[in-house]
Amino acid sequence: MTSLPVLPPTQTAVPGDDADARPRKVHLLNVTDEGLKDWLAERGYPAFRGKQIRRWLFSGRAESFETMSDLPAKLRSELAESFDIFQASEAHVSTSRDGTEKILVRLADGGEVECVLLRDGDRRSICVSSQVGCAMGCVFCASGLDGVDRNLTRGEILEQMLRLQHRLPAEERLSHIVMMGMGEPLANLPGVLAALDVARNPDGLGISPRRITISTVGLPPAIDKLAASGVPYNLAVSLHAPNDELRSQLVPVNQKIGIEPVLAAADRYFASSGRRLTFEYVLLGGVNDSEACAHELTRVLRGRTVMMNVIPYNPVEGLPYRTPSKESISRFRQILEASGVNVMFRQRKGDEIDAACGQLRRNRGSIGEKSPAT
Ligand SMILES: C[S@@+](CC[C@H](N)C(=O)[O-])C[C@H]1O[C@@H](n2cnc3c(N)ncnc32)[C@H](O)[C@@H]1O
Ligand code: SF4
Repeated sequence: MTSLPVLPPTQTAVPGDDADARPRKVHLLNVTDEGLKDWLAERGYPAFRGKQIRRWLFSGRAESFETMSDLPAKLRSELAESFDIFQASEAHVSTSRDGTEKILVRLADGGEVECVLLRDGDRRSICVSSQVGCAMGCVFCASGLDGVDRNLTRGEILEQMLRLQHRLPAEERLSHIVMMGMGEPLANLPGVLAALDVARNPDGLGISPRRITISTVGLPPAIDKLAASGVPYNLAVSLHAPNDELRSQLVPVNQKIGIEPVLAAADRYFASSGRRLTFEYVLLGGVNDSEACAHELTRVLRGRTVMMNVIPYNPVEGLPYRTPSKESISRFRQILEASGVNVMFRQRKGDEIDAACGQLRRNRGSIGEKSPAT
């Protein structure tokens, strides 16, 4: 087959992996529009066939080339010989009483990631992973407990989005995307931006960047690169502490960066994108939920136009952290609100389905089988 511009490299070899078991076809969701156009041209097909194929993938929710009924039969069989639409499988699906659905996706090389569909009024939001594992090692988070294996490709990120879209009835559309699943999106900026380009394209999922949020632990050079992309995505910075001493304990990568450079990069992002910033603060009982922390946080936020998203901790089996009491959550909230900070206390959705990010993989996936924490 001719070489195709594939973004970025597809499957990586896994030691001990059976090479014959890995897919030999190209993941179509990794192929750029140009790549598909060239492939079609080499076989004598006009460029508009590429548009038709894209429409089938993103609006038509096609899972096989066979169903692409307005394509010539010969093209359908040539496509099926060269490409896979999906290369992963669904290792586990959980549905909670509030309609939240969480999928444990097993990738072609055996790696596992999680993605979630949340129903809230008219909103159909999805939370998507960017890496297998995470290198940042936040002490309370299940996703980073075993480090990072690799970045996801553009196609693997898009496949999560499409798998979640396919769970909606035909008359419903995805409305919001949050890059808040497993992994640090800004450590995989090329893969994430390539996938989001397709997600916001009217010929893709057609979701406005104003409805797309990238959540980051706070990597200043990558925040600047994101700003330089010129697309006004919402940025959410995971703060979790009002000072370096505590943040460095909870978010080890802070030891090398420090809060001030993170805040300065967030301010630059706000200045260049015009998008309101969100700071996330996971409230850990007895750790960062004191009145002193709340007062110090109000001083850090003074003069900044931000939304403070406070998330009561979702306990992770094997980790020594707990959800704060109702009293301490409401005290924390009162202090922030009294100082004029915009605060949102995120409702926990899908609590009974391993809701903490990375938990489904530990409890139901292959990593759980080798993990002492489960
Ligand atoms: C899983 S991270 C992924 C995005 C990015 N790596 C980050 O840290 O912002 C998304 C958010 O979930 C939060 N989080 C992780 N584990 C959690 C838990 N057990 N309970 C509540 N929030 C959690 C993180 O602190 C972060 O704000
Ligand atoms: S909170 Fe985010 S950055 Fe920290 S370990 Fe989890 S996924 Fe990684």
